[in-house]
Amino acid sequence: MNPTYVIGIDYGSDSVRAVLVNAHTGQEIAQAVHPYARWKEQRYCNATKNQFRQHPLDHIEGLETTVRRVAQNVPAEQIVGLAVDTTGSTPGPVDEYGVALALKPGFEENPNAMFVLWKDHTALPEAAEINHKARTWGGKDFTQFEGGIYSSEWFWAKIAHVVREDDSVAKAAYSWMEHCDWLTLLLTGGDLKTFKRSRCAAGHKAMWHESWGGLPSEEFLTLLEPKLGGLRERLFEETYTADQVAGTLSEEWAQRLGLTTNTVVAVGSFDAHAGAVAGEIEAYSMVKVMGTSTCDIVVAPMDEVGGKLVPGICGQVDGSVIPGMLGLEAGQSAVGDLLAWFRGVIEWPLRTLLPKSSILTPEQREALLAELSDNMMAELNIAAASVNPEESAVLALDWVNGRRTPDANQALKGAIMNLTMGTSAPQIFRALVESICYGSKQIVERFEQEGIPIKQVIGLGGVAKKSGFMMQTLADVLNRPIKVAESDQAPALGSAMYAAVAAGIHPDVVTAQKAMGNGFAENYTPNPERVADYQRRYEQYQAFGQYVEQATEQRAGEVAETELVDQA
Ligand SMILES: Nc1ncnc2c1ncn2[C@@H]1O[C@H](COP(=O)(O)OP(=O)(O)O)[C@@H](O)[C@H]1O
Ligand SMILES: O=C(CO)[C@H](O)[C@H](O)COP(=O)(O)O
Repeated sequence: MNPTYVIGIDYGSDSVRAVLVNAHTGQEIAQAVHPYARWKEQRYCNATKNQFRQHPLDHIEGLETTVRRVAQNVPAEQIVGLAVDTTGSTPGPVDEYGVALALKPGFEENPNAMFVLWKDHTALPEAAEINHKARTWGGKDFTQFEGGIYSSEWFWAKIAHVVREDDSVAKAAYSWMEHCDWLTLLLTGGDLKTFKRSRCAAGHKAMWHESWGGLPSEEFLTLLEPKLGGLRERLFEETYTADQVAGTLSEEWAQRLGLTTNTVVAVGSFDAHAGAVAGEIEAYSMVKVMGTSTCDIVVAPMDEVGGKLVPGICGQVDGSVIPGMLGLEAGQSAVGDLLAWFRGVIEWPLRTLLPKSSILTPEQREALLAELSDNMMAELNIAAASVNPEESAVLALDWVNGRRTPDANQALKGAIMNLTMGTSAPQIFRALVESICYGSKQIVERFEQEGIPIKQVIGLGGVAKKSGFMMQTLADVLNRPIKVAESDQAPALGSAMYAAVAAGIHPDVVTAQKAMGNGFAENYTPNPERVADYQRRYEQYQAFGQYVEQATEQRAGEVAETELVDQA
């Protein structure tokens, strides 16, 4: 019998990667990565305003390049399935055929017609309104399965923001789609009205829940924003788990990718959830998908959780990770991004002064800059690991992109304290790494306080693979062992597992995990000598966090009062 293969396609924040794997064993045959060209230049973004938009052409170019490259390794007819996962909530406006508005004449350069990346926080006021109205409007609190606090990172807040800001987009947008749904529809070429939308995306980010018949009611949505009127019925009622068949490759895309129209395309999902599947998640494991951000994914049997609601997380959704189990999501908005921010700060003199240097040729300057930048993070890890903790009291808060969980507050900002004349870059880097670990401890504690025990912790993603220092610190801070998954491309492998089930190779996701799992590469065990010290510093982190949060709220109150006085 000829071997069969599946392709997992993982759209991360900065790049897309595809892996071709043996559908029976999970053995990786090929992988390809494509960084988004426009995104790399940060076109359509404004970090100061927290605006991060991605052009669909970046995604289309990446799809063709990566899938073509991996597919050429085996005969096309042996590739039986593929699946896409993306970041989320990353919604974008589409026309009645599901064409992204930014691909249409007149909208090509309009950021509001593009995908609003998960880390775009321009919708802070809309999220605050959703929270206020959900609690006071007199009807159902539609945020209850989303941790009770709706975030500016999510679907409805972003749509409300864009339609308020941009009338042309509001009028031209027939509907809106999560990125994973849009790509799946693009590949299958189906009808937008009957297209199978992702349960994972809808449940965690769009307040979709079976108990109230799907999306929040029309009444609630129009109360939030009259311009949302009528959109609900142009969206969807049903949702589907990622092991289901969304369709087969369309004629056009089979040709563009070098595949056949027999290739099954599974329903889309989010990167973290697919990653957790590849990380061999099982009941009460926490899989930490550590990339630019971190998503903490937990699954639990539905009947054991019953009606329990975990407050302050990013939702609990039937089947968002493994069909038949409850998927719970939490996370931190900046992890790799926090470290990358610091690298950017200390690279500033290099980036500013090197181009002015007359000693080197332009080519030499470019090469030097690239070399220094490439090595910077690894060197900072090494230097930070050898900082004597007794000599450094530097303490940081990891909120440079707001706090995702516990208790979303994306308006919060990062902070650093206890700087002295002796503070060095590695000491600050170490404090940032520690802050990420303390933030993670708060999340683990929230789950356990709410009756969801965390029986093991598994790490995966770029940071888990590249920073042994981070993972050891995390094990020490959490005082728990941490296993790191073998796969370098775990979300893509997870999507490949979903694809293998959709294509009928495995009967369900758990069987696919067992057959296709790549196992674990590293095991970090807590250092008993560090545990007590980190516990003490964790308490300082919590106190620092409370102080900054109170100060932020007080300041926001003062600004609101001044505005009222000015208006009067
Ligand atoms: N040596 C390192 N130590 C810690 N973080 C790193 C290191 N090298 C890269 N990173 C971080 O890893 C992140 C990318 O991880 P990856 O999983 O590839 O990303 P994505 O979230 O896009 O899937 C970046 O934010 C980068 O800052
Ligand atoms: O919240 C998410 C999933 O629910 C995002 O997809 C995620 O935080 C972005 O991930 P990455 O760190 O891989 O860029």
